[in-house]
Amino acid sequence: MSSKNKQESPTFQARLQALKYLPLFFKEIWQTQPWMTAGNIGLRLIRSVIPFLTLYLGKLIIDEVVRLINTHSTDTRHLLVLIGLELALALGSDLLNRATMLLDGLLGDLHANRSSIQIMQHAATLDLAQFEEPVFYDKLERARQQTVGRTALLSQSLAQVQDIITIGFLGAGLALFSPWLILILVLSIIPAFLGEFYFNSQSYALSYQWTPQRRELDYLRYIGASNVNAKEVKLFNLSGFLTERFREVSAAYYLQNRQLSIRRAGWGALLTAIGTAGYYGAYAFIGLETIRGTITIGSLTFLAGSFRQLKSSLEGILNRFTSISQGTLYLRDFFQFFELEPRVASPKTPLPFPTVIQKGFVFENVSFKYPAAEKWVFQRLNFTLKAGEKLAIVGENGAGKTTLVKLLTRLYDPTEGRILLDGHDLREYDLGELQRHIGVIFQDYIRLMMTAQSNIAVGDIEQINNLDRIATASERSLAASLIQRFPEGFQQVLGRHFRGGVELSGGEWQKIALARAYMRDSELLILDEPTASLDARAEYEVFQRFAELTKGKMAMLISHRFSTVRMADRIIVIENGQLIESGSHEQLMANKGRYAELFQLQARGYL
Ligand SMILES: Nc1ncnc2c1ncn2[C@@H]1O[C@H](COP(=O)(O)OP(=O)(O)OP(=O)(O)O)[C@@H](O)[C@H]1O
Repeated sequence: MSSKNKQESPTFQARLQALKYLPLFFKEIWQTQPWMTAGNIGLRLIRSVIPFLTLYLGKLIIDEVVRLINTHSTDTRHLLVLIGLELALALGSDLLNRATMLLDGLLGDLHANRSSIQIMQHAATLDLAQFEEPVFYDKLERARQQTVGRTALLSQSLAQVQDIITIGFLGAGLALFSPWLILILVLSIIPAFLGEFYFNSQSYALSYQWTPQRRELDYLRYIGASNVNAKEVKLFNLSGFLTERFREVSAAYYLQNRQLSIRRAGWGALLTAIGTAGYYGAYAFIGLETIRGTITIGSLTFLAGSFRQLKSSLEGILNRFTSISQGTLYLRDFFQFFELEPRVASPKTPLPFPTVIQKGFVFENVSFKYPAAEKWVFQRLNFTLKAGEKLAIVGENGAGKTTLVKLLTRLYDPTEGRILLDGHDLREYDLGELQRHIGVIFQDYIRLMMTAQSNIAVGDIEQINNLDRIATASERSLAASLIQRFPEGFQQVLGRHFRGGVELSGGEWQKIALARAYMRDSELLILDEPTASLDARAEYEVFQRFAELTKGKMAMLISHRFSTVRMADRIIVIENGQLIESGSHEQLMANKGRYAELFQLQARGYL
């Protein structure tokens, strides 16, 4: 992660192409809240004529004042009406301004919430393998991080439309007087626009290329300042190591960014000066025309005002164009994330899942390697998990036991070979249904910093309000006695993340996790290291209950503890990607093979 990422930054063409995501974005906004979007657009349309009307009223007021002075008239009614109108316009403009800001803010918040939910929902449909690809993760990160940016993009795009209409009115007025003024205007603004466009691309490219480093910085911040890691950070004195790495990466990013910011500021000042000189040139031109008597003093103020307003609106439009085009690049990340399709999917017409499994699962010449890995985890693995059987899997670290579970539950599909359930490939069944019928408690089970009730309900989240089921599950997993001691019972928040939460020991968490296994009525229950943190008595009791519950059902146990393993009807030993032994505890001990060797090693360790 330390070397700078060499990803290509988006080209000019890519930026233009990214503009195509703008209509999609507006569709999203519209779907978020149609009446707010319509109201926002309507209010901006009204606002867009206000600058022209204000300037024109200003001209009428000045011309009226000059007329009154020149004619020595005391009839000021017309003048007062004009001033009254301008006051009404000013008040109305302020109200409209606040109303659009309010709608922008509310719409932005609603859209941010909606898109965060969409990201979470879509992420849940994707494959585990996709989460393990750094490129995917970077894309997800950019889509996630830009929630606030998208809110800004919304008001920028709408302001853009508003300014274009304003410019239409002002430009028409100016062109009627002198098309030359329009030319000066355009020429004085283009250099600043090009500068902005260039530097915006550079800054997007920088942030794009540094996405992996920014992720690393987030990670280091998390490791260095989270309660989960605090004890090891302290005892191993990791703070210096972590902050040093943070300093190194953040300083490199800062240097790159500083360089760009300085260049941007320098060029920006120069190019803006050109625009300002253009404005004063035009001002001088209008002034001279007034002295010559070609135009009235009122027209002088109108034209000078129009010119200034046009200049700032045009600058606004051009600058906004660059940030909108930058924003659309982020939109591209956002929409591309939604274009990702899971590779592990259900067939169009799935087979009905067997109500009672008859034959069981068969691994047929299954070979597997992780997508980004070189090494094969399994090569032509064959074995059967028979209906009603309790099977234990034994193997050294990294032998592939957890991977086997991932294949069985279709978190991954085999690279070669197939897995059959009652004679049909797992891929012929509906994915959701398959996963619903298999209950799995992984070794690294999820520890929700939420109530005990929610933590147990994880096993079958639809039953979250079924307190009877949750209570029974906690009885079976031995979590009940623990929950009784909590001041808030099932409503006790677990973990230290939130106020009032209680932290649990490793074994206590394991009892909570085990309760999840009892939440659903699975055809096959898989427990990956279910007793690793339990004391001997708890392990014994857990298995007593486990045996009762899974009577007649299939279960798969993965464990390094032979006291757990020997409960199974049959044990298989995996080594070097292949099955090397299979049989009951007694048979395998009699065989004096690898199982017997490992068993004796462990038994000796306890002497
Ligand atoms: N997501 C992954 N991407 C690439 N390789 C992986 C991934 N997960 C596991 N592996 C590799 O696959 C092999 C099998 O891992 P697995 O977790 O299945 O082993 P295990 O038998 O459950 O080990 P343990 O007893 O330590 O839990 C290991 O060599 C591991 O490094």
